[in-house]
Amino acid sequence: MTQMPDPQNPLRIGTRGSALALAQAHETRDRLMAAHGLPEAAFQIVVIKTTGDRVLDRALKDIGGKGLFTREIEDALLAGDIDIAVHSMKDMPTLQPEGLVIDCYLPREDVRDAFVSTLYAGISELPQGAVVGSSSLRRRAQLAARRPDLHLVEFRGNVQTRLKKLEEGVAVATFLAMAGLSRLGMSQIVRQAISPDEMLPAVAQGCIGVERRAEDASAAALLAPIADSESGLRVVAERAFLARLDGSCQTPIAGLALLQGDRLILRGEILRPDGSEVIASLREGLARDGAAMGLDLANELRGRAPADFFA
Ligand SMILES: NCc1[nH]cc(CCC(=O)O)c1CC(=O)O
Repeated sequence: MTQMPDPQNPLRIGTRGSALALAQAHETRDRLMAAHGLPEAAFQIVVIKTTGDRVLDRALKDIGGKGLFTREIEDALLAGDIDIAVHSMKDMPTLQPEGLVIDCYLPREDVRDAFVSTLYAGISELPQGAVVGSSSLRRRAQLAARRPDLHLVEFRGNVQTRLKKLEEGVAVATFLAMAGLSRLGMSQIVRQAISPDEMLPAVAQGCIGVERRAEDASAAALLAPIADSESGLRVVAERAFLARLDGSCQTPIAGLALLQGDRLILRGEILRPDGSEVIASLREGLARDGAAMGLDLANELRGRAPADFFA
């Protein structure tokens, strides 16, 4: 029997405290309320501060990369201090700790990157040598590949911090995920939505995943009706691709799966950080074979990469 949460015994939803993380936790809660006819009081949002939230003055790749935004939340889940955890799948390590699983993916938001600038309408409008802010290894490499003349500067912090830096003139443009802006109700600041053909998004961009304890049958049953199977098929393929490449988080990697009926098309790309080399390819096959396609695509890219590529 599924233990239904109620106001006396609410389901504790763990999340980071950023505006985006909270919006994602609220979206998850709202979907659970609708799916089960439960009141808001049957849920409790538990905010957990992570190392990645604390350290703002250094580039992520210098302080240990991805797990930084998730470790404390996963510890709370394992300790039983929360019942489920809501994540941006883009920020999740490809492997979950022993005892935890993610098998609930919400319907995916817009996967594209957004060009944001108060001065210019799009990438091609940027003048020669313009200063562009981004802390994303992938976006920096993709931009450098296309526009080697641009000056890229480190740009960390949440959306509000980055917009403030634009106002202060630290850079004339930046890139953010369309999904995050949409969830924050800030889509109006987007000057250009960039087609995946021009800038292949990060693996799992725009996808919210819900993590739980593997043996927690109650949580599994609660989450099942809000899980989006198409989202799951796509993200599983993309993350299998990433997992096979992720020796270090110093290599710019992009990947995107699209579904056409029962078929899945997976595109992947690896770049040198300075954009001087881009290696890309794709696979097409049955959607249920996505994980194998991801692995196979990664093997091809690895095989084509020069020996020093992942250095
Ligand atoms: N790395 C931070 C991060 N993680 C997820 C999103 C956006 C939402 C998403 O892609 O699901 C963002 C911000 C951004 O890239 O603009």
